[in-house]
Amino acid sequence: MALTLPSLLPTSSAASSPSLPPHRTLFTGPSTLSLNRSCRRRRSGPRASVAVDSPAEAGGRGGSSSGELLLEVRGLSAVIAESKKEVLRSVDLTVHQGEIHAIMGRNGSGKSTFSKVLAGHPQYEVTGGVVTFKGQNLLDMDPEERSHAGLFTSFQDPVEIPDPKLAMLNMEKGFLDGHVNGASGGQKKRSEILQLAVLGADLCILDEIDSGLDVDALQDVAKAINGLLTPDNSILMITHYRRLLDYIKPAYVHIMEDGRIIKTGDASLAKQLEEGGFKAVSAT
Ligand SMILES: Nc1ncnc2c1ncn2[C@@H]1O[C@H](COP(=O)(O)OP(=O)(O)OP(=O)(O)O)[C@@H](O)[C@H]1O
Repeated sequence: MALTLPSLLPTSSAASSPSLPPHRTLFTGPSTLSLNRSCRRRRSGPRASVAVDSPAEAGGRGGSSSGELLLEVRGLSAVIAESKKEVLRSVDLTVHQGEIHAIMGRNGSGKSTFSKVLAGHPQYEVTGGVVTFKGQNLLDMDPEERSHAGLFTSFQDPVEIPDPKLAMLNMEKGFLDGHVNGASGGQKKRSEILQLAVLGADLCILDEIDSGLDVDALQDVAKAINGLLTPDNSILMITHYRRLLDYIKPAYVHIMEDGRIIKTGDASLAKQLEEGGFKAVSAT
């Protein structure tokens, strides 16, 4: 593996911080241990599909020879559990082993919500659709089971580890200060990639991994992620900026708008977006 783990960390001692179970999904809200199953599917029956199929040819990794089917999302719809506001409207997405996908879209278009629903976040309720991960019904798994099955999700605001967790491990309060808790946004992102490196995963969902990173940190993180890629694992990254895609090259770029994927193309779609704005890639 072409990854130098210590280079990802704020300090080398963070490498020995309490590690999470395999593929643990991190939430910024309630502890993963307390997550309930409200994000499981509430009722079945996919709605009409609106997404465009992946292109046959693409420039990035995984574009020409697809591996086994890893993730299949069909007609995924979801509401915010509390308000019942619809946030995902029949999302379709297919990811094979060895592929890199990027999701781009306006602020508030539903990108983070999509990643959270896949991870099983309790703030959302699935109201329709089917999600298969490695041949299993993902929507029937609780968040812990999803992470154990090989789904790693890194969120926009990396989690802080609460003090009670330190007590469980008989560690001094404050051990994590400056390493994880209280670290800068960029340092936390590096720590998250370290977790990814240590834990391994079949599908890594990276939500705005580039936000808050200076140019050197972005290169470090991108290099680390590229070093973790194998023909068997895949990445789904959410980003606003094409610069990330210069370092981690996707085979497929999807545009999300109003809770659905409205367009899929190769990396040239990101260029089109950068040059012409969202109107250049919008559905109409
Ligand atoms: N827990 C929640 N409570 C209330 N509104 C929510 C919640 N989660 C998502 N939303 C709303 O759903 C919509 C989609 O939000 P989401 O964070 O998924 O967008 P995004 O595409 O990731 O945006 P950004 O690019 O700004 O990160 C927004 O209107 C947001 O306000």
